[in-house]
Amino acid sequence: MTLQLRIYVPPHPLIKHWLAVARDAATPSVLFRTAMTELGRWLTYEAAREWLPTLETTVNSPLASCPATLIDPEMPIAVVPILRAGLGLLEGAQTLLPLASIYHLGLVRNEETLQPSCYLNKLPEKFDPQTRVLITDPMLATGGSIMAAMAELTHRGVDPVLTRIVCVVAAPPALQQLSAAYPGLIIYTATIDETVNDQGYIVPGLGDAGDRIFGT
Ligand SMILES: O=P(O)(O)OC[C@H]1O[C@H](OP(=O)(O)OP(=O)(O)O)[C@H](O)[C@@H]1O
Ligand SMILES: O=c1cc[nH]c(=O)[nH]1
Ligand SMILES: [Mg+2]
Repeated sequence: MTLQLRIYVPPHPLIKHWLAVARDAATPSVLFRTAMTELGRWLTYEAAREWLPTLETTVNSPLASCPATLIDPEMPIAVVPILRAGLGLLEGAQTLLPLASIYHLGLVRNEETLQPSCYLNKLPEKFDPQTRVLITDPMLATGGSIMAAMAELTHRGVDPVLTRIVCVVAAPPALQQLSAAYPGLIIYTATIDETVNDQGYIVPGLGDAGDRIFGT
């Protein structure tokens, strides 16, 4: 089977609603943060469907024993928020993945060159190769930041096939690079927008996600 990058845009009214709130320039920071939390929650819910490891067992109900499926607590799960903006999606993701380890990765783009640089790396030296990794970053624009994050992760033993990216707005330059480098990867996004402008902003997008989350 040939692997291909897959991009899911779940057609869910709650995802559409919170995307609209996030896009609106009149939305204040406090509500923008709520929108990010809710998008993190619902997109992670969608991403978890065929990704969370389960085990088959038997439980005794008050009336009889019956077959049951549980989340496998032995399988490592990691969430990697790309700071700062990826923190906005973390709370919603974490409520659904309470056992996940959180590894922060701080990346910031140079405003002129648009090249990302890393100022915080809390990744372990090596991941267990079975680790399911969920990356949170609301914006995939030129692709520089997500490609840098994927390079750091795969270098440490992460399998792209077990990796999911939860974002809010994805743009073609980022998707093309991810597709060429990581054909087994799966992305969950609220929307795919067509354009990245000369300043590296997605249009229509939602502006600077980090600044809007933190009111800076
Ligand atoms: O695809 P790219 O062109 O690399 O752009 C996407 C990156 O830009 C934003 O981060 P930013 O550098 O603004 O940092 P911040 O989250 O701290 O605001 C965003 O959160 C992504 O990480
Ligand atoms: O539109 C964009 C592009 C990159 N980062 C953002 O926060 N917004
Ligand atoms: Mg920013």
